[in-house]
This record gives sequence, C-alpha cells and structure tokens, in this order.
Amino acid sequence: MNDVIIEARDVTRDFGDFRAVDKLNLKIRKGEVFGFLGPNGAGKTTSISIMVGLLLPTSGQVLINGEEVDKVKKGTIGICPQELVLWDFLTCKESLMLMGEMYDVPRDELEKRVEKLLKDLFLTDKADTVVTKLSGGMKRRLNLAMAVVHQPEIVLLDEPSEGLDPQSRRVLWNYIRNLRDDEGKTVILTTHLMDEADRLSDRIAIIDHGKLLKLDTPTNLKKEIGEGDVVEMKLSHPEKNQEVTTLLSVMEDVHSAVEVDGSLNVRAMDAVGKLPKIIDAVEKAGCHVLDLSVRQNTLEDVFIDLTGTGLRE
Ligand SMILES: Nc1ncnc2c1ncn2[C@@H]1O[C@H](COP(=O)(O)OP(=O)(O)OP(=O)(O)O)[C@@H](O)[C@H]1O
Repeated sequence: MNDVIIEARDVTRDFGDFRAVDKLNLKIRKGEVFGFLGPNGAGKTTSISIMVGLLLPTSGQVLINGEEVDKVKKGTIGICPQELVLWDFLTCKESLMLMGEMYDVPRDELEKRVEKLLKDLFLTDKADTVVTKLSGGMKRRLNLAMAVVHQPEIVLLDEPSEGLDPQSRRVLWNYIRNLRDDEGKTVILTTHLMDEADRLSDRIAIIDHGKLLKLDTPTNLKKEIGEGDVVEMKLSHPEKNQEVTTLLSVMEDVHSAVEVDGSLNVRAMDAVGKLPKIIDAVEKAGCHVLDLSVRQNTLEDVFIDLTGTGLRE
C-alpha cells in the first residue's frame, strides 16, 4: 500500500508566460484513491495530464513505477477525460469490445470483462443501445467503462461527476471504491467538489494557482484547522462584513473569521456556546444577523484557511 506508483519531481508547466503548474512535488501510492482538489483553472487537469504522459512538462520529471513516464508500457494507464470520447453510432457493448480489441485483450476474456463492466456500471439493459440514445449519465458511465476495459493499473478520472445526477454519482462513487478495494487499482481523480474529494479519496492534494498547497488524508486536513464548528452568518449590512470580521477575529477561542461570498464564516470551539457573544459583536457594529447556521468543519473550510477564499463553485 505504501509503494510509490507515480512520483512528480519539480513539475512545472508554462503556457506562454502563464505558469499553470508550479514546481509540483508529490508521490502517489499504489492502491490508493488520490484526489486533486481545487477550483476551476487551478491546474488540476494540466497536472494530471503531465503525470500520465499526455502532456510534457516545461521542466521537471514524472516517474511511474520508477521509470520515466514516456517509457511506460501501453495499457498501464486508463484515462477517463473530462469531455466524453465516445463513438456515437456504436452500442455500449460494441464500444467496449472495440476498446478492448485496441488493447489486445484476448476475446474470451474481453467478453467476460465487458459483461461485468456493463453490470457494475448499471448499463446491462443498454448493452445494445447506440451511444446517441443514452442519457448524459449513461454516457459518462460508458466513458468510464471504456477507460478500464483493458485492466489498467492506474485509472485517471478527470472530474468524473461533472453533470451527473445524485443517483449516477452514487453508482460512480461505489464503482471507484470497487476499483480500489476489489481490483487493487490506483485511482487518480480531479474534482472541485469537496464532498466527492472527502468521501472518495484516501489522500487529497489541494491545489490553487498551479501550486500544491497541502497533501494529506481528508481527516487530517480537517483536523489541522482545528476541531470545532463553523458559524455561517449573513448580516443586514454586508458593507460592514469587514468591520465585524475584525471584531470577531480577536474574540477569545475564535480560530478565525473570514468573509466568503458575502457571508461571514467564524470558526470556533463550542460555537453554539459562543453565539450570544458573536451576535453581540455584530450588533455593536450596528447591524443584525439575517441568517445563521452552525456546521462542522468541511474541506472547504480547509481551503479557505489555506487561501483566504472559497472554492468558488
Ligand atoms: N493549452 C493551454 N493553453 C493555454 N493555457 C492553458 C492551456 N491549458 C490550460 N491552460 C490554463 O492553465 C490553467 C489551468 O488549467 P487546468 O485545465 O489545468 O485547470 P483545472 O484545475 O483542471 O480547471 P477545471 O476545474 O476548470 O478543469 C488555466 O488558467 C487554463 O486556462
């Protein structure tokens, strides 16, 4: 489990004079689900594309199983890109068979594999349906099946939940867990959904503006910013948000107070017990609370703590 399967060393990628990935150093372990979490444009797709050899870095190096990424043998990696790549006029079964043939999967093995994939991804009753007649969620599931038909060691999923309804998302999440638990695959995924990163990943790399800000397990990431709760408030006079934030930041036992998308987020131990004092501070600034909720720390709070802004999604 602790064997390193992919290592990025000082990976940097420029597009003209724009730096999309800035000195990325990380190791992905065999058999883990590794999540890249960051807002749109953070550099997730660029990073993972370099890590699996789809894109060259401007500088730096990527090793897969200790070898330069361009020497890795065909079929080691299965890629499920953000945009669907499907053959419109083939059926689900035909698409999977063709993909398997392209990877030289032996015929009898391939037939069994295709049957299992259709079943695992709830596409059996669509086996003979052409791609153009599938729903968006079915197309996404087929796209994933096509990425893994040849049993790659590493599976790369770029924003796999994009556009999926909650039911399809659950099917997908269970399947991703199965890939790790039953098939021993290493799964790398990108997402800007905190919930998805939290529930699926063994470890998460939080990136923004091309830089790796933090890498740890979801539990450790949340622990690091402190146990406790977050009070979210909307004030009657948003122009006073900054003033109230300053007042709250210096209050005893308040870890932090920041403005996020027009609301105030206050992190504190025993936030409920602190509410009278928090509300008092708001009133002292000459406004009142319009809306208030108390919740536990999430990865978004970790992100805010690291960057001072929300995930913007
Ligand atoms: N081929 C390219 N040419 C120029 N700029 C690019 C190119 N590819 C990516 N970029 C820029 O690099 C930055 C990172 O893009 P990237 O697609 O890696 O982000 P991302 O985190 O995957 O975002 P999203 O969640 O929107 O997919 C963006 O500012 C993007 O505009």
